[in-house]
Amino acid sequence: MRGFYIGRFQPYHNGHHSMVERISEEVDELVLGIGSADDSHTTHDPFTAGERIMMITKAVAEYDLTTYVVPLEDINRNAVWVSHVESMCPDFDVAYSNNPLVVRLFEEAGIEVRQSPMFDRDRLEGSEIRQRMIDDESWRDRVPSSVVEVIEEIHGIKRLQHVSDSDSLERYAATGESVPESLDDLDD
Ligand SMILES: Nc1ncnc2c1ncn2[C@@H]1O[C@H](COP(=O)(O)OP(=O)(O)OP(=O)(O)O)[C@@H](O)[C@H]1O
Ligand SMILES: NC(=O)c1ccc[n+]([C@@H]2O[C@H](COP(=O)(O)O)[C@@H](O)[C@H]2O)c1
Repeated sequence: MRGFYIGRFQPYHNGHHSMVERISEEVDELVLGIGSADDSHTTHDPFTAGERIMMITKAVAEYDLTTYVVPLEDINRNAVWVSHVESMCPDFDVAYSNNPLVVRLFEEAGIEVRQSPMFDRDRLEGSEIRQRMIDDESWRDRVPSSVVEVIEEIHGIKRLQHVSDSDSLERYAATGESVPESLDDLDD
């Protein structure tokens, strides 16, 4: 049996990893879809598809599971999104997601969807982990060690802090408020 699990994985964290471990008890093979593959270099989506492929491929190597990592660009039409996914991926029997839109789209297409409990959600949430990276607070214990290595190799924290500062500058420019000194010397 082959499963499909989609996420943005910005970054791939221990909640995703626990979900994959749980899925590995139910399927022999797993397609991991990297959603919003075309997005990167923003506060919401800092890492490229290639960087996320590295994070996931290295992390799931510890499980006894055949995996296929497939980057999936967003398309501007929910009604045909499942067909888009199917056109890019190996066939699968069951989809895993806790995202209500994803669940609805797969169910409407007649594909079985399984949801899982959220693991330690207070700590294991992408947006919380990205904010901790921006604020120089501890985040390494919330992702697999192989993901720490990839983020360090690509200088991911510096990038995220830079794009976050740029977003803040744009917000100040839009409101006309004066820019705090901490953002004044932002490198281009
Ligand atoms: N701690 C968790 N435990 C179980 N499933 C999770 C956990 N965090 C996310 N998921 C699920 O994994 C899938 C992919 O999630 P996603 O990549 O959006 O992570 P996220 O932590 O929700 O990130 P963000 O805050 O950036 O939206 C979704 O179905 C999501 O509900
Ligand atoms: N129309 C579309 O392109 C469409 C529809 C539903 C989900 N998606 C993508 O699937 C992924 C779902 O992952 P998350 O559960 O992490 O949000 C996201 O990247 C989302 O953009 C895309």
